[in-house]
Amino acid sequence: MTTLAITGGQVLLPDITVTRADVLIDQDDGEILEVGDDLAGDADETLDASESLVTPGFVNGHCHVAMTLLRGHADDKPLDAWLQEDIWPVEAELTADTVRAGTELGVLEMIKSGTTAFADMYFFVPTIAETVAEAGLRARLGHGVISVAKDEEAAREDAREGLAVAEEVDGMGDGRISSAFMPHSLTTVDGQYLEEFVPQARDLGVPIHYHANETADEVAPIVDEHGVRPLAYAAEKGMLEDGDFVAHGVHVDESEIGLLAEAGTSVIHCPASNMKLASGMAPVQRMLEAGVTVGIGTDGAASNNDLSMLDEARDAAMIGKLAADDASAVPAEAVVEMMTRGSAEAIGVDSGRLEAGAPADIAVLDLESPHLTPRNDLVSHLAYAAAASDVRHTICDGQVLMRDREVLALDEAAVCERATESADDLIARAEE
Ligand SMILES: CSC[C@H]1O[C@@H](n2cnc3c(O)ncnc32)[C@H](O)[C@@H]1O
Ligand SMILES: [Zn+2]
Repeated sequence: MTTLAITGGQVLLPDITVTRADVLIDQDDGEILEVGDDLAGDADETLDASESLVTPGFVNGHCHVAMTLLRGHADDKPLDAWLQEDIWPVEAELTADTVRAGTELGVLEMIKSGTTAFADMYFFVPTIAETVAEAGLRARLGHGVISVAKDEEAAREDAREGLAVAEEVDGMGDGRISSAFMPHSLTTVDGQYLEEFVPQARDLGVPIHYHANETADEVAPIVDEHGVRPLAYAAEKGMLEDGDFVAHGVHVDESEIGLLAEAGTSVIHCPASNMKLASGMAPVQRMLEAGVTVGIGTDGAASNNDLSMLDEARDAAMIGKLAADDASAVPAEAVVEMMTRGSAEAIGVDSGRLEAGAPADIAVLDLESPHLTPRNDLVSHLAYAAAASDVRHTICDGQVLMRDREVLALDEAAVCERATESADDLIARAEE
């Protein structure tokens, strides 16, 4: 057995309290052996965590990782106009190579900001899976299925690809990669395809993930056409089951919150994207009170515009209070729970907690800086004050992905250069 000890740190425990402890890891099976005192002597290798906070790696519950290429390409528009006028025309020009370049950039950014697992919906998913596997992260991946503006054969082919990809990538990266069937949303995939393909996804045993109740404009046509709220419609289509997870959940009413809680379907809250596209304020405190599992996601870098879960945590706390008109709503402890264990449970990955037997997915944050001084409350600092640049080590599945701010599996300069070239080329082709 090869062991790694993270020594001398303040450790965030599963009950969201912090204690002084070491963490001993079995690197062969990627699990935490022990959280306790004086474990350095037993280890083959050590990582220094003095003056640092040792937390579960952050879990980004909803992303489109290769959209890093479109960061800053189109800002300051609402969802529909943004997608139709700016994003979809560029995405029509994507190739496997451009998606690889964007994914490399995205996973680099995630490792540097302490994220160890994420859920992703996009195109060219086998390429994304290869890149994630090489980088060493954990992910649940799926092909985003869309039927609008396609003829029947093309729409069915896209849904078939969604199923085939879910089968193909499941288990890649030594089991760190899992999959889901991912219809883009309830308005961009016609009901007939949901009826045909969701049962096939159930046969494969994969969860369903989709954008839901993101904007008011998306709710109204479903109510008009089907006479029920979107999540009641999703339930009719078999898309609201235990293990399924929806992105956004902004415009959900009390009846829909009840449906989510009853079904065991989780919500991934994307506060930055919801603010930037002016989609609205999700009733996060209400969902938590009703027993809905809520995780946090960045959405793509074109609507955020970064992939830092620490930024997202602060946004979640701030907008959660505004939405509830209550400063005590969505407190620091709830945010920290959502960005770790909540997201992990929502997307169905075994991660998000530091205890013996748990996967060794860990972020270590440097506390020695003015914006984290004094150290009155480290849970508060994690939710409100810490930044991506504070992350000094990132470990996933027991392997060190970043040591003292140096990412080991990726050449940072080369990744940034390839991404810049790919983005320039992609946008130029779209403008031809
Ligand atoms: C079909 S792959 C995923 C698809 O989703 C688009 N997308 C990015 N952000 C959002 C969002 O906030 N709501 C809906 N769709 C979004 C992305 O550009 C891809 O086309
Ligand atoms: Zn999204």
